[in-house]
Parts: sequence; structure tokens; C-alpha cells
Amino acid sequence: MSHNIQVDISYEQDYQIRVGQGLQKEFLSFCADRYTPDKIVVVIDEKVQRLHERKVQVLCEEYFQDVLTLTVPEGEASKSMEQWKRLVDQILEYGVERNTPLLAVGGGVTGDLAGYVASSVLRGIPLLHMPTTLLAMVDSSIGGKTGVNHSTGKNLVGAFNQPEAVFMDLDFLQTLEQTEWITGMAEILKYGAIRDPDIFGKLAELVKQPLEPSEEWQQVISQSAQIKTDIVQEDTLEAGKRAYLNFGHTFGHALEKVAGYGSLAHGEAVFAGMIAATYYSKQLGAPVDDIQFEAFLPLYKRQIQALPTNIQALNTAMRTDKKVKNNTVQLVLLKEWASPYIQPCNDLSKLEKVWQYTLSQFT
Ligand SMILES: O=C(O)C(=O)C[C@@H](O)[C@H](O)[C@H](O)COP(=O)(O)O
Repeated sequence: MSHNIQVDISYEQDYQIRVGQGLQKEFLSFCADRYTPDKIVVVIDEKVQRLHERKVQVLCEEYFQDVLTLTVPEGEASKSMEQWKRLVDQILEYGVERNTPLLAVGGGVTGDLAGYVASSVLRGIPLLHMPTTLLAMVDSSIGGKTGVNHSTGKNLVGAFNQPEAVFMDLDFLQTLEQTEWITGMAEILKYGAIRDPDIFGKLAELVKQPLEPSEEWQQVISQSAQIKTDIVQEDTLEAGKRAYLNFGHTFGHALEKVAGYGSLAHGEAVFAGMIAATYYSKQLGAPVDDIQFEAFLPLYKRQIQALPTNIQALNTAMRTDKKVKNNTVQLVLLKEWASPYIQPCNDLSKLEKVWQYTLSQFT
């Protein structure tokens, strides 16, 4: 005889994303509404700490009595189990309770790593994001994907962990390097490809001017955050449509892995990956052309040192993608602009020409 017990669990979590310049007041009133004023853990990118230490410290000390600040070395190599362990050890030794918030201040690396740390400590402490790069604002701080890389592949260890709020303060972009603006732009171009092709024209205009925070950039950032939010709301755990946000990423993650984490910025790899995905979509008959990326190609070419050229290794790396199903790589391609779909691809030798074309664009 057996018993069936039905377990109904709903994990609904709403949160707000604030986009603007100088969000100190909003941050403080949010914290005062939610958390006791005793402790906060701040996980901050080392470079952001150098540039904005006073701003973040003063802000946190205005409400919290005790601030534990932990820095994360700059760069993709920090998205590692070693850094995860170091942070977890330091937080547990410091002593936190389930309601002690963890504030992640930095780009995608810091946010992904800190988000995973927040999901692990005491099985979860509140997570707040304060993204400081364009990429983190338009993409990685939204939607709850957190984690670290593994020697076998990108982002292979992690958890979905939604933040309790995201504070996108464009003042941080004042110190963002040119190369980081370009890197972040790749994820915005992705929204152009999968949702709203008008974005291509808007960005092409914006890159003609000096890259600095402005009203126009705030609009593009808000629009991107809204697109991402809409998709994540529909499919939070990537059972279907959320995979479209991976446009260019299966190729891109392979490039990052084969190049060695840290050699190629995530956005640079994604940009190359989108050229590959667009070219393959066209080969399969879609009316798309990578001419949309033409205005941006020189910017990426200028900052990418070299792309890995071993096509065999790139194809092998694609097999560790998280979307692989029944041993088959699932590529996000385009039927036309703004109309993505999933194309299973088992015979990766078909991608040889795609890789050759893509690599030739960067020589
Ligand atoms: O949020 C998502 O979903 C995305 O796929 C956004 C990507 O731009 C982002 O790089 C993400 O971290 C990649 O996730 P992964 O599941 O392919 O590791």
C-alpha cells in the first residue's frame, strides 16, 4: 500500500528595479522598510571599491550599524568555486542571520557570484543588486541566474536566486571604461535581434557620441530591462521562452571557454556568437543578415585581441551548454528579426562554415 501526498509550493517573488541617477534615498527607504539596522554584507568588485568606496560605505552606514565589506578581484576568473568558498567562509565567520541582506555591487561577475553566495548562506539570505556596469544593468542583475564557472563549462554551478530589489544608479557609469560600454552593448543588441530591431538604430546613433550616462542611455537601459523582465516573468526557470535570452550565447560561451575564462569578455564573446547565430539562421533560409551588426563590428574588433580558432574544440565546448537535451545542442536562431526559435543541432560538423565565417569577421 502506498500514500500519495501532494506538495503544492508556489515561489512567487515580486521585486522592483529602480533606474535613475543617485538612488541613495530609494535604497535607504527600501532597507528601512525591510531589514533590521544591525548588519549588511557588501560584496563589491575590487575596482568599483577603489573608485566608489566612500559612496557605498557612507550609504550603507547611514542605516546599518555594522557593514562587512568583501571585495572580489576584477574579471571572469573570479566566477569560481574558490571565490564562492572564500566569501561563504568569511560571511559565516562574521555571523549573519536569515534577514541579513547581502548587497552585490559590481558587474556581472560580482552579481552572479554574490547571488550564488546569498543563495547558499543559511540556505538563502536576502539579495540586493546594485549593478555598476552596462551589462549588469541591462542583463545579469535581472532574472535571478546566479552561479560560477566550472572547468567543464560556463555557469555550470549555480542556482536561480531572485534579488529583493535592483538599484541601477547610472552615476556608476561615469567611471565605466569604454571597453566595458562596448561589452555591455552586446546584450542590448541581443534584445534588438530577439525582440525589437529598432534598438539597432538607436544604439548606432548612441555610439557616435561619447559613451557616458545620459537621458538617451537611461531610456535604452530601461527598455532593455523591461524586455528582459517581460521574458523572465513569462518563463522564470527557463522551461521555454527564456532560452531566447541565450541568443548568441551557445557560440559565445564556447568561445569564452576555449579562450580561457578572462581572456575574452562575456559581451565580446556574445557579440561574435550573435554573428554566428545570425549567419546560421540565414543559411537555413531566414531573411536576416548580420548587416545589423556592421556599425558595431569595428568597436569589437578594436578591443578583441584574438578569438580561439580551433573549431573542433569550439564544437566540443558547445556540448556542455545547459540547454543540451538528449545529447543534442539547442541553438537559438532567428526565423526573422524579433522572431527567435530553438533549432536542435546534433551534427556539429554543420557548424564548421558558421565558425569559419564568424572568425573571418574578426581578422
Ligand atoms: O537571463 C538569462 O536567461 C540569460 O540567458 C541571459 C544571458 O545573457 C546571461 O549571460 C546568462 O547568464 C546566461 O545564462 P546561461 O544559462 O546560458 O548560463
